[in-house]
Formats: sequence, structure tokens, C-alpha cells
Amino acid sequence: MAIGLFLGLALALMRLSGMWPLSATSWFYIWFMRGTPQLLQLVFIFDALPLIGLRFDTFTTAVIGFALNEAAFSGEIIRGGIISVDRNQSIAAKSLGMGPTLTLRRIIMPQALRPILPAMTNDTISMLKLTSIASVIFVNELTFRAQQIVGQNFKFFTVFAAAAVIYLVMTSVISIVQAILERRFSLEKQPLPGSATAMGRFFGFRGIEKPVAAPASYIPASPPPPDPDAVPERVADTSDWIELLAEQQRETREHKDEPFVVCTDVHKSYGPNHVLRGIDMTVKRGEVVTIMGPSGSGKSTLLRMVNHLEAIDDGEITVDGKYVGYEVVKGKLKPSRDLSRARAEARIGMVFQHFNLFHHFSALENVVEAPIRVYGVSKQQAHEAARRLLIGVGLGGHLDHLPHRLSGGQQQRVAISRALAISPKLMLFDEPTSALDPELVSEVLSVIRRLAEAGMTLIVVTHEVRFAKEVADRVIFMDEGRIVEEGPPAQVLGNPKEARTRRFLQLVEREEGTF
Ligand SMILES: Nc1ncnc2c1ncn2[C@@H]1O[C@H](COP(=O)(O)OP(=O)(O)OP(=O)(O)O)[C@@H](O)[C@H]1O
Repeated sequence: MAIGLFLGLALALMRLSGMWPLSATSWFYIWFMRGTPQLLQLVFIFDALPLIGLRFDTFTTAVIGFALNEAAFSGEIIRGGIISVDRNQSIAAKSLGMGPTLTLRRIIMPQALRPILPAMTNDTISMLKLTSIASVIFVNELTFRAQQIVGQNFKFFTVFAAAAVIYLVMTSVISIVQAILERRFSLEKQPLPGSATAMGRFFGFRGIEKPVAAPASYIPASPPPPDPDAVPERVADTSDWIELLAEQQRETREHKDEPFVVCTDVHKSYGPNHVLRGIDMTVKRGEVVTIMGPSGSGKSTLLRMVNHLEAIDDGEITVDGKYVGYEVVKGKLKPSRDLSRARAEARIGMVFQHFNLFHHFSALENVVEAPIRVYGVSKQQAHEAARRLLIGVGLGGHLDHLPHRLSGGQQQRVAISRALAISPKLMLFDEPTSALDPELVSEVLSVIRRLAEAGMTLIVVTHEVRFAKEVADRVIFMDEGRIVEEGPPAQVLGNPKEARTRRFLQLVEREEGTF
């Protein structure tokens, strides 16, 4: 079973890899093993392989046969689990500089295990019962042995009932392991009332579900335990936090107004769709730039290319004088071999429209993950900094809450804290408020406003005209993959030169009222 699972994981990863020889080999193996009777496979290993000098005893034959067969089925179950995890989870991990193995181990597999476990348990139980067919190669397994005993004493009912009880015990053990693992990887880490008994878990019923109150243990004991009542829901007084950020931005202040993000003639296509058509953009150190434009104009694509979440087709982008994820080889730009490391070194924080928090981690765990795993910060230091950041954005009472127990505005504030925890030199915001209810928008915007006050370099894709007027140093308006107009907010938003900008602003004004 264990061998089958291990091989199954390898087959699933091979099928999902972008390399077609691996993917095709895995596909062929799965197709063949699932398409041929297991009985034939056992007979083949036992009778045909000796012809080429591979001779195994009956027990080893059974182990190999079942493991190879199990690998094909578990491979597909594991692949199904992996692809069921939202793609945005790995995009968020990438943006934090996490490499493929770390992302698979820490982010994807713990979430994939939830759908994998029930299917895998079914499969294991089926396999266990199927072991009876090993008797054809004279493996002395349970059913075969029962038949032999019945042949001697003719007590059909007693002997077969005993065999059934032994099977039931074995399959029950597997079901209990499943229940324990499901609980371990459940998003409901806190015990659910009505489902806390082992019997309840075993049989899969939950009793009467009641709303779960946050247990007292939500508030960590040290350092300073924040009182949930004392931390208001609005963004807390963050002088301490702002000081920390302002301290981090010292270099920014010393070199203020130097070019920091430089995009030169950047092009990007998705198939025939030419999304970016020659973008030239410079963002200075400490500058706050908002990018606006109609849907599909390429704003998010441009943002994702700054930290190399998307590759550039033509042109170049530098951040702090360096290419992110490219190296110059013989005068030409080549993708870096270690892209995750390049992203991590660039220290670019990114906040997404749909937050992309890691669903299986609490708010605090979301924030400490990259500092500990990617940047090697000690656990204690990372936890202290994360608490400080989360308290700073008014979430001191929610440190141990999983994302689905937080409102959209709270989730976005965790996402901002997570990006800030890597001490970014640049923050990218991709429509950070467009998935939020109107009353939650201001709590997120006020955090971004504070980052601007701390002197951080920010590029914010947003349609919040009032926010852009108040906070941005410059507004860039994009349409059809080009920059149509850029300048100070008062000019671009108050008195746009281009008819296209005017039309867009009129539409936004109509939707959101006067700004
Ligand atoms: N991964 C992708 N594969 C294929 N096409 C894509 C991909 N990402 C974006 N596009 C396409 O590129 C174009 C620009 O998308 P992008 O998300 O950058 O626009 P946007 O201006 O940010 O729009 P919105 O405000 O709606 O998010 C769209 O036509 C979109 O369908």
C-alpha cells in the first residue's frame, strides 16, 4: 500500500509536470495498469517474468503486483486532489518567493489531502479485499486459508464469518486512520460541537451543528496578549507599526525620486491576444502610482510581470536596477534557472483581488510562512513581527482564525500583512478592494494609505478614484495594452486630456456616484 501510494504520488506529479515525455509515460502506465485485469498482471509477474530472469516468490509477487496496480489508481486520485486546489494558492506562494517543492509540500498537498483521503480510503479497502485473488498464485491469504479450513471441517458459516470479522477489523482500522487524517487536515481545526466524539468522526456524522464561538485559546499567551475587546474592528492605532515600516523604508527616503521600477517597451501576448503593446513606465522610489483602465486593458498582466509571475515576451523590466527572474547571458536576457530565488531576492510584496490567503493556515500562520520557510527567519522573530503587523492592521483578536472565518476586509488586511512580512521594497496591489462590500473598502484603503505615508513604493491597480486623488502621486490610465495618459491625479482625474480617459471616468462616476 505504502509503495503504491509513493509511486502514485510520483505518477501524479509526472502527469502534472509540463514535460511531455514524463506526462506521456505516466499517462501510458496508468492507462495500461487500469485497463488490464489485476489477475493477469499477477500471473504475468509470477509466470512470465522468470523467462527474462526475474523470479519472485509468491509473497513478493503479490506485493509487487498490488503496489504497481495501486500506483495507477492512487496516482489519478492524487492528481485529482492536486488540481482541485485553487490555482491562486500557488500564485500567492510564488509571489512570496516559495519554490515548487515548498509550495507542493506546505500549500498544495495539505489542501489536496482533503479530497484525496476519502477516495484513497475507498481504494485501499477495495485493494485489501482484492488480495484474495492473490490465492491464484498460492499466496496463503485470508480467504484462501478459510477455503482450506472449510475443506477440512465443513463449518462454512463459522469459518467464513470469522474471515469476514477479520476483514472488517482491518478495513475499520483504515477508516479510523482516514478519520484521524481528515481531522488533521480539516479547515475546522477547532473541535466542532456535536462531532467531537471518536464514534461521530468514525461514522462521519456531526450531530447538530451549532455556530462555533471563538475559543479562548485564539489569543496567544505571549508576547503581549491582545485583548480582542480592546482591539477595535477598524484599523488600530498603528504608530508602532508605522515606525517599523518607516524604518524599513529608510533607503527609499535616502534615494527618493530615483527610478525604481523601469518598464521599457514591454509586450505580452496570450496566443493571438496581444495584451500589452509596448509599455514604457517608470516608478520612482517612494512614489505611489495608481493604474486605472477598463477591464481587459492589461493592468493585472503588467503588475504580474513586474515580479515575474508572468514572463515577458519582449522588452524589459528592472526593479531597483535588477531584472527579476532574468539573467544577461551573452548580451541576451535568459530566464533565471532559480526563478523562486530571484523572486524572493527581489522582495516584492503582492496583494491580490481575491486575497489568495492559504486556506488551511490561520491569519498568523499565513503571515509567518514566507519569513520562516523562504527567508529563514527564526520562528520566534517571525511570530513577533507577524503579531505586530496583524495588530497594526486591527486584527489582534483574529490571529488564530482561519481565512474562512474572517470577513473580506479582514482577509485582505491579513493578505497585506503577509506581503509586508517579507520586508518588501515594493508593494503591488491588484484591485485590492474590488471584491469587497462597499463598507469594507475603507478599512483596506486606510491600511494602504498608511503604507504610502510610511514612504513605501506602491503600484496600485484600482478603480477607487477618490483614493487615487488623495493618495497617488501619479495616475496611469491604460487601454488596449497601452498607456493612454499619465500624470498627477488632479490632471488625469480632474481634467483628462484624452477622450478615452474621460469616457472611462464618466462611467466610473455613474456607477459610484460623484467622487
Ligand atoms: N493567463 C492568461 N491566459 C490567457 N489570457 C489571459 C491570461 N491572463 C490575462 N489574459 C487576458 O489578457 C487580457 C488582459 O487581462 P488583465 O487581467 O491583465 O486585464 P485587466 O485590465 O487587469 O482587467 P480586469 O480589470 O478585468 O482585471 C484579457 O483579455 C485576459 O483575458
